[in-house]
Amino acid sequence: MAEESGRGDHAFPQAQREGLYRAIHERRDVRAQFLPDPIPPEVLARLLEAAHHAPSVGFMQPWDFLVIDSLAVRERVHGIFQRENAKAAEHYSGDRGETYRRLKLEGILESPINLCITCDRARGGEHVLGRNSIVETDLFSTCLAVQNLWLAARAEGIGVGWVSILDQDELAEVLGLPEQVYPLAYLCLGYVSEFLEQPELARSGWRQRLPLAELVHGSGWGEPLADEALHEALAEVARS
Ligand SMILES: Cc1cc2c(cc1C)N(C[C@H](O)[C@H](O)[C@H](O)COP(=O)(O)O)c1[nH]c(=O)[nH]c(=O)c1N2
Repeated sequence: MAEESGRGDHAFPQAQREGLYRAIHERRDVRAQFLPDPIPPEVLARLLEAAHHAPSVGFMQPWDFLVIDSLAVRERVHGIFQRENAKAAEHYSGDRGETYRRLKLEGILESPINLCITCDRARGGEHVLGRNSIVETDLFSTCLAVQNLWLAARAEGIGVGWVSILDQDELAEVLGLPEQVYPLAYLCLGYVSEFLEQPELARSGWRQRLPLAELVHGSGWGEPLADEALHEALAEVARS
């Protein structure tokens, strides 16, 4: 008879747990702090391996990774960013507009490597297990690959910045993507002079982190938590 396993039997040792939470809390979106130092191939390989171990619907693994070191390609992508960012800036006026224009929102040319993580929407055939009802689950899966890479990069001391102020069709054309392949994430990667303690957008006064306790509901939207102890625990983690 199998032995009954107790709670915590499969937990990582304390130091490893702390390492994981540290990566989660100290991961930052990096735009302004990139150093030009190259990322050693074995380190980049580890990051890609981490991304490739993300969960995916029906084990579809819809991702591909374009490692973009070509300056010519990066300059074209930077041009797309500049055009799209000028359009985005039109949405803000007055002080907000000035703050927006001051924000550094990409590190396409300063970072040594750009990485595009794509989602092949046709991988695995027409019927992928688990994707029958929610067709976007391939995109969700690819986002998880991005997050795995982002956290692993933080642990390696490498900054990652996600640039989404891009026209996806133009980007797909620059990168020569097949019709069914969607350029899900355009990332800038590199060693950094520092990791900011807070998100850049919080630091610049653009937007602050919302209180977690206000985002946790009971069994229905807006219902209070039935579990008073969880309520207390949320207040406690917010204080720590
Ligand atoms: C899908 C997606 C897309 C973007 C981003 C993130 C994500 C998840 N973020 C980064 C975003 O601003 C940042 O994550 C938040 O401000 C929180 O900061 P930290 O990531 O905790 O440093 C981002 N940042 C930026 O400067 N330019 C951009 O185009 C984008 N685009």
